[in-house]
Amino acid sequence: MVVATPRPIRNEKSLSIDLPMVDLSAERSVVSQLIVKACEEFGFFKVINHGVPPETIAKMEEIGHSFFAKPVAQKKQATPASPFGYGCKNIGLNGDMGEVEYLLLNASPPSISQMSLHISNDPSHFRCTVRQYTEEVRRLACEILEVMAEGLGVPDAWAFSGMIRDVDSDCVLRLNHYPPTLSDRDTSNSKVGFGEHSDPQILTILTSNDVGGLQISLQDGVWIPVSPDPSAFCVNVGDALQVMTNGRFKSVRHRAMTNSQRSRMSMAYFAAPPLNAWIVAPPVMVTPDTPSLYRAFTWAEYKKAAYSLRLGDSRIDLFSK
Ligand SMILES: C=C1C[C@]23C[C@@]1(O)CC[C@H]2[C@@]12CC[C@H](O)[C@@](C)(C(=O)O1)[C@H]2[C@@H]3C(=O)O
Ligand SMILES: O=C(O)CCC(=O)C(=O)O
Ligand SMILES: [Fe+2]
Repeated sequence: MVVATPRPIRNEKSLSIDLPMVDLSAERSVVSQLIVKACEEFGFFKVINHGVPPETIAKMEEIGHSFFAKPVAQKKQATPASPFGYGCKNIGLNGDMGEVEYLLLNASPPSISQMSLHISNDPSHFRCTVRQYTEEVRRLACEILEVMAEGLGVPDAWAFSGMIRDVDSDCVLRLNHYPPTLSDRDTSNSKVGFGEHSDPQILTILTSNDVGGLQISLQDGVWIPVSPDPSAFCVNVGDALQVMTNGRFKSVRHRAMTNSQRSRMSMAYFAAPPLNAWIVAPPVMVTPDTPSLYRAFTWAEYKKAAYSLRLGDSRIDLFSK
C-alpha cells in the first residue's frame, strides 16, 4: 500500500476521519506531496515503513510498562528535576490536571544518563534503550523534515532538520500512561487524560498501544478520533513548524481521552531546536501574497511563554505580527 486518502464519515454523533497514511518507502516526490498536503489540511498524518526497528519500539514500550507497573512511592523517586521525571495527574506547572501518569525525559544523552539512576533498577539498560529509541525517532523526524522542505520548495534541504540534528537540540521524550477509568460509581465511558493543546515544538512523533484515545480538533469543539495503529507512527506539526512554514502547515489542537476498560500507553518524541535557535520562515515561504505572519523569536523565548501558560492556552498568537 502506498497511501490511503482520508475518508470523512459523518454520523449523527461525531465526525470520524482516517488520517492520511504515508508509506515512506514510496517514491520520494509522491511522499513529499502527500506530506505537504496532510500538514496543510490536518496537521497530522501517519507513517508506515518508517525504518524504526519493531524491537527498538518494543524495548522502549517494555521500559514504560515496567516503570508504570511499579508502586507509586517508587515512581515518585523519579522526580529529580521539574518539569522532567515522573508526574501523576498534574500536567506542567500551572495547575492543569488529567487522568494520566507520565515520564518526561530530556532526550539529550547526558540528561538520560542522569535520569536513569532515578528511574530504573538497571540504569545501563534504561540508558541504552532510551538512547536507541530517541536516535531512531530523531532520524525519522529528520527524514520527514527533509521531505517536507523538498515538498515546500525550500532550497536548503536541512532548513528544518538541521535544528533537530544539532547536538544542543532541546528534544523531549514523553511516556504517557492512561489507566482505565471505569469505576463502580462512575459509568461514563471516558475522561480527559491529557487536555486540549497544541505541541510547542517542531514535530511530534507518537506511537501508542492498540487502545484508542487520541483526538484532533480541526474545528472548535469538534473532536475527531484517531484510530490506534501500533505499526505506524502518528506525526504532527508543532507550533514552531507552523511558524517556520509561515502558517502553511497547521499545528492542530489535540487531546487524549481515557478508555473505560483498557489501559493506554503512548510515547511521544517532541523534536525541538536548540534554545538559541531563531524560529523564522525561510525566505521562500514569505512572498507578497503570503507576507510574514510572525515576528522573529528564539526557541528559548517561545518555550518560556509556553511554560508560563496553561495547557490549552494559545501561545502562537502572542508571536503574531
Ligand atoms: C501546561 C503545560 C504542560 C506543557 C508545558 C505547559 O506549560 C504548556 C505546554 C505543555 C506541553 C504540551 C506538549 C508536550 O507534552 C510538553 C512536554 C511540551 O513541551 O509542552 C507539555 C508540557 C509539559 O508537560 O511540561
Ligand atoms: O497520548 C497521546 O496520544 C497524546 C499525548 C500528547 O498529546 C502529548 O503528550 O503532548
Ligand atoms: Fe500533544
